[in-house]
Amino acid sequence: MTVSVLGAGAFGTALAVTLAGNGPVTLWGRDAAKLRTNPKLPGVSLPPEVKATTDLAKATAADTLLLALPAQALGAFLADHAALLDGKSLVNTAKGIDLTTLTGPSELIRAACPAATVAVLTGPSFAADIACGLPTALTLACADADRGEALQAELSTQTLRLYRSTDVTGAELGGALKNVIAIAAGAVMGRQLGDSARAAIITRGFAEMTRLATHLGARAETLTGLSGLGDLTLTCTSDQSRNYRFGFSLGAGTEFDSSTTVEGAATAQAVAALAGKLGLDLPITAAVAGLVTRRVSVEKLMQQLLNRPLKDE
Ligand SMILES: NC(=O)C1=CN([C@@H]2O[C@H](COP(=O)(O)OP(=O)(O)OC[C@H]3O[C@@H](n4cnc5c(N)ncnc54)[C@H](O)[C@@H]3O)[C@@H](O)[C@H]2O)C=CC1
Ligand SMILES: O=C(CO)COP(=O)(O)O
Repeated sequence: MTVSVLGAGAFGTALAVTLAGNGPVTLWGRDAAKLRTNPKLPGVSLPPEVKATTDLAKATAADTLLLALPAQALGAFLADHAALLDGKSLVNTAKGIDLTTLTGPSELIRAACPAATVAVLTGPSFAADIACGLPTALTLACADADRGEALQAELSTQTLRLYRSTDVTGAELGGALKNVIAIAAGAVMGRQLGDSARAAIITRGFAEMTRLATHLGARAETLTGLSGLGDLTLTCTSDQSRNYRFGFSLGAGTEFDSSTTVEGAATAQAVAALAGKLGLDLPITAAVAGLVTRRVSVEKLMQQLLNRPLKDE
């Protein structure tokens, strides 16, 4: 089996570097000048087993294609290149909900590439950690258990340990929704509201993640695994996280580089809209959607959250 990574940002590059330990791997990016080094991965260079290319036809000749593009770019990419992608094993790594369709990446893939095998690779992992060979454990979810087992073997490396699941919905929602909660956690810390408030946001945020995901057919236990609670914990507590840092800047009132990929910003708006359609109460997500669109201040949001009717846990 042959593997290509499509998308040469921080995460795609890191995945190619670790997969090179298993044998040849192709890394596709649209910009030749940015293919061999990534400023977000200082000191990391591509090993000789990684063939870097801007030729998508060449890259998509592989059997397994890892999609490492931002979630909001995925729909157009799939539509533009469906003929090259359909029929392959497509392993999504983007963590977000599409703002146009209010669906996750696996649904976008199924719609554009009906003959593809859909899988998701997700969980707690910073690109720099993977690229530097630090130990990492992720979830590989595929509804086809046999194909999932084959992908697990193909994509595990000496330092990247993959656990298997058949719950694609649960795994991908965990990854998408934790980014929204990480913005809230960052805002709380940026506004100096304290570690206790952050713990409350993480816990009640997890309740929201579980409420939406199970409503959409996910298994609750998937949310307690690496792809849900594992990634939520990492992202809400590390200033390596871009979502956390973005939230921190909103809380502190400081500048933030708008070219940074912050998946939780669009995803908060998508999930708030989806929750409205489904009649679900997701107050932290609604607060983050208000915050990222600058409609409401952190103080006002905290007041709103604290003044909600008292309820059972
Ligand atoms: N960086 C990290 O630590 C991790 C990132 N992820 C996920 O991976 C996804 C990608 O994130 P990063 O690589 O970190 O972002 P990044 O900002 O480092 O790179 C994004 C890459 O996508 C490319 N791109 C954007 N639109 C494109 C299009 N239409 N066609 C082709 N290429 C396009 C950009 O040129 C850039 O190379 C996100 O969904 C993120 O949540 C998941 C786990 C860890
Ligand atoms: O998904 C990640 C860690 O698992 C990366 O998080 P950020 O996109 O917030 O940096």
